[in-house]
Amino acid sequence: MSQTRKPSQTVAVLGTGKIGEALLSGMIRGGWALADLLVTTRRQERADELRTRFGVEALTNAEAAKRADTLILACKPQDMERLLDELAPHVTAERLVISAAAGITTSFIEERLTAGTPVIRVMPNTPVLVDEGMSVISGGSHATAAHLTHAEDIFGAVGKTLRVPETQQDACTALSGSGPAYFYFLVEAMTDAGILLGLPRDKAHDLIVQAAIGAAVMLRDSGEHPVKLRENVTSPAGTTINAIRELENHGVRAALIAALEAARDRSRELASGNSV
Ligand SMILES: NC(=O)C1=CN([C@@H]2O[C@H](COP(=O)(O)OP(=O)(O)OC[C@H]3O[C@@H](n4cnc5c(N)ncnc54)[C@H](OP(=O)(O)O)[C@@H]3O)[C@@H](O)[C@H]2O)C=CC1
Ligand SMILES: O=C(O)[C@@H]1CCC=N1
Repeated sequence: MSQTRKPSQTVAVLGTGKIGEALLSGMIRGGWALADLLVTTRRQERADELRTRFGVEALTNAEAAKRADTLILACKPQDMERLLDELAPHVTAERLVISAAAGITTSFIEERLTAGTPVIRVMPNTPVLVDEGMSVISGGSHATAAHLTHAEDIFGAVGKTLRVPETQQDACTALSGSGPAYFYFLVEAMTDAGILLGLPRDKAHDLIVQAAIGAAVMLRDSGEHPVKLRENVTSPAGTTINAIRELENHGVRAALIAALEAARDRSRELASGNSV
């Protein structure tokens, strides 16, 4: 997209790795002026890469904290404490701090920054790269309605947004933040099944990916319940019911429930500083 619009504020992405870069690229596609975007990195070569790829200014965390109105913290949860130590002397309560880190609570961040600093917790997912992300948003103690709207404006550039109470963030991380990985895992496994059934890998891949896209669009647009959509595919004494019986025999439904519960639990652990 080439249109530009003038946001009222400068936004810095601190810890620009996979999610930070995806968000940055989405904001640029969405028309944010490059002059209003800043990034920070831990390594010089990464800073050079981002400058070359996006033409964005890369600086230190302290400089970003002094210059940007909104700071998006996109480092790993395990690196958050160190990043906050670096930022604390420079972040005033006029800044808005948005964290995209799994597990890290708004209170964890508030306790380490100037009293009264507004903090928002967001859980995005990697489809922000193709403007089909979902970003789940919760405000901390000092975040106002205007701050939440500003966060929605930023993350809304790369997909949908949903506000939830922060108590639901660990569950949303399990469902939505990690969610794309489960679908990639299923595609990988189903492509292997295609190989077993004698199809070339590229054809098996294309068939499964198109089935996934078609199913996703129907789930989103048909207004039908997933059970109804599955029943429509499942003919009496047909092929699909044989596959469904095997899925149930192998406990796939129970495995998915247990898997998402494990992801939720890990998100909670990250909040308590259990980093390994
Ligand atoms: N990947 C995903 O699907 C999602 C991730 N998240 C969350 O986003 C965050 C980032 O994840 P992801 O992008 O995958 O991880 P990455 O490791 O790709 O990105 C994190 C980046 O932060 C940099 N970094 C660490 N400490 C500092 C510091 N003090 N100053 C500047 N830069 C620093 C790292 O540098 P270096 O390159 O040197 O390691 C790295 O480039 C995590 O908290 C994760 O929970 C949220 C939703 C989805
Ligand atoms: O696996 C993780 O911890 C991150 C958070 C959600 C998706 N990826």
